[in-house]
Amino acid sequence: MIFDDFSIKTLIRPVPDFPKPGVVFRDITPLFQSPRALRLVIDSFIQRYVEADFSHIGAMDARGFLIGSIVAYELNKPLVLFRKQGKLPAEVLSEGYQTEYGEAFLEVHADSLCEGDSVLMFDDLIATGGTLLAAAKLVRRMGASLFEAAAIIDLPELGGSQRLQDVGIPTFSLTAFALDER
Ligand SMILES: O=P(O)(O)OC[C@H]1O[C@H](OP(=O)(O)OP(=O)(O)O)[C@H](O)[C@@H]1O
Ligand SMILES: Nc1ncnc2[nH]cnc12
Repeated sequence: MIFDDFSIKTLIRPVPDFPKPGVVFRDITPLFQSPRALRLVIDSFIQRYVEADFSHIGAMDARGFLIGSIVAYELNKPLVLFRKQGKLPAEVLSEGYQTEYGEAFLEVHADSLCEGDSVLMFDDLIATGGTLLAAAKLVRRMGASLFEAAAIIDLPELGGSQRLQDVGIPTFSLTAFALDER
């Protein structure tokens, strides 16, 4: 199946000044309300990773869960959840991070990965890269490695995908927006 960048983009709604003035929020809810578009997104990721050599999928709280869990199911891979602070019940590792519009802590269960594991990470969007970089630090603290960081959307002007590549993590996105793109 050929990924149709134009029609996917029309299903990502720009919401100016959310959650704070100056931010154009890229809302993926219309995309998820289109079964055809969701299938196109998931099939594009499946096509890219079906033959790839990684052991685990990592998914970012909360919108990364929407993609990571479906891909993990389809590719029959174990799924590791990276959650916002205070949500995971057992022993956790924690990393602080900043995003385009806030700061937070990301946590993962301390026993979820081992040395030798290789993680394909999913989120809906890469902005500053803060979230995925925090997840990458957690992965590396458990002795595992990063296979790639994948997202539906990249905002390259915010530098996140470059920051990830600078620390040795390949990135992949299905589409990209300029900050002022409508
Ligand atoms: O590259 P970054 O600057 O880290 O920004 C990207 C992150 O920001 C958003 O999550 P948000 O923190 O808004 O949480 P949500 O998924 O729970 O809405 C988005 O879903 C990514 O996880
Ligand atoms: N502009 C944006 N739209 C949606 N999610 C985001 N996460 C960080 N920046 C974002």
